[in-house]
Amino acid sequence: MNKIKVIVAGPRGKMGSEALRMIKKEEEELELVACIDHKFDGYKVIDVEGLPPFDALIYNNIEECLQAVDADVLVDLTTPEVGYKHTKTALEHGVRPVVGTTGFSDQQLLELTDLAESKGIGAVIAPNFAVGAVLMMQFAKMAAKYFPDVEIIERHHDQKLDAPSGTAVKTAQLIQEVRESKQQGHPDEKETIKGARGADFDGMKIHSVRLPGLVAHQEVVFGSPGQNLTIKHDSFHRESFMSGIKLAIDHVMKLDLLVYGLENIME
Ligand SMILES: NC(=O)C1=CN([C@@H]2O[C@H](COP(=O)(O)OP(=O)(O)OC[C@H]3O[C@@H](n4cnc5c(N)ncnc54)[C@H](OP(=O)(O)O)[C@@H]3O)[C@@H](O)[C@H]2O)C=CC1
Ligand SMILES: O=C(O)C1=N[C@H](C(=O)O)C[C@H](O)C1
Repeated sequence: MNKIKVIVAGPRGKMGSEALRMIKKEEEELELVACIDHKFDGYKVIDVEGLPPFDALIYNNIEECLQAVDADVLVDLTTPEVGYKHTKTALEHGVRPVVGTTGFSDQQLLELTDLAESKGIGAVIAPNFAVGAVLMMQFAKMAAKYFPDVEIIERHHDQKLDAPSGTAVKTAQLIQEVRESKQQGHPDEKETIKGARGADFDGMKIHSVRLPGLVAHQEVVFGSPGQNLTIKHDSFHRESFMSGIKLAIDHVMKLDLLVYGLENIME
């Protein structure tokens, strides 16, 4: 069986380094052919402290990397701006993106969807690769049919760049599919401190907590007279995202369009 040739962008990051460890474990099926970083140009991965022993080279320039290396898949785990550029460039070069990076705008997602379709190249973008988080989102969508009053509380480590989290936005979008648009809370409520009621998504409130010690956690709280329902998911370790990334790498090889959300490829 031919191995799937993978590039990882963001190899020194919390997620990127975990992805390298996953690829090491899956070496019978996956081959790391290069990494893209904005430091350590020309180094071998093995020569960067803390990274697993791969001989693959690190490139600072994605164009140069894609020209030099024969790759099937680009796994991007960087920052919103960089991740968007990488995904677009990979599609333009016929390399299939698997993107965990969050914070893309709706417009950017649309552009990437169109680009993948016009090139006939598979891509997977998933705001959360943890199977438990995907189930939490699906359960929240089911519950919203019966409990239209809902608030989302997401909690993350304090190094996170985007707020609300990609998972919280995706949860709100899924709920929006089944919930009549409505404004929640008292119609005359006023914030005496700006932001006290959280971000507003179609009347749903999203609250973003950032604290040291956290990894990735979300509660979806539904309220109705006399009862509350809380659906909660916790990622305590970034290993929780790796089986989803592996599934996406395998699956993207069979796709010829962009899929948004792991739920669309889970069996
Ligand atoms: N979909 C999912 O399941 C998950 C998604 N995420 C998302 O993944 C992304 C990464 O998260 P996380 O690993 O925690 O973040 P980190 O900050 O730990 O990692 C990001 C890495 O990207 C590097 N980087 C910055 N600019 C570039 C560039 N131009 N080229 C290549 N690499 C670059 C950073 O380097 P430096 O530090 O030197 O700037 C850093 O090593 C975020 O968007 C996060 O929201 C996170 C967890 C799960
Ligand atoms: O930055 C993180 O850590 C995470 N980001 C993703 C998001 O924005 O939803 C997924 C997970 O919550 C961890």
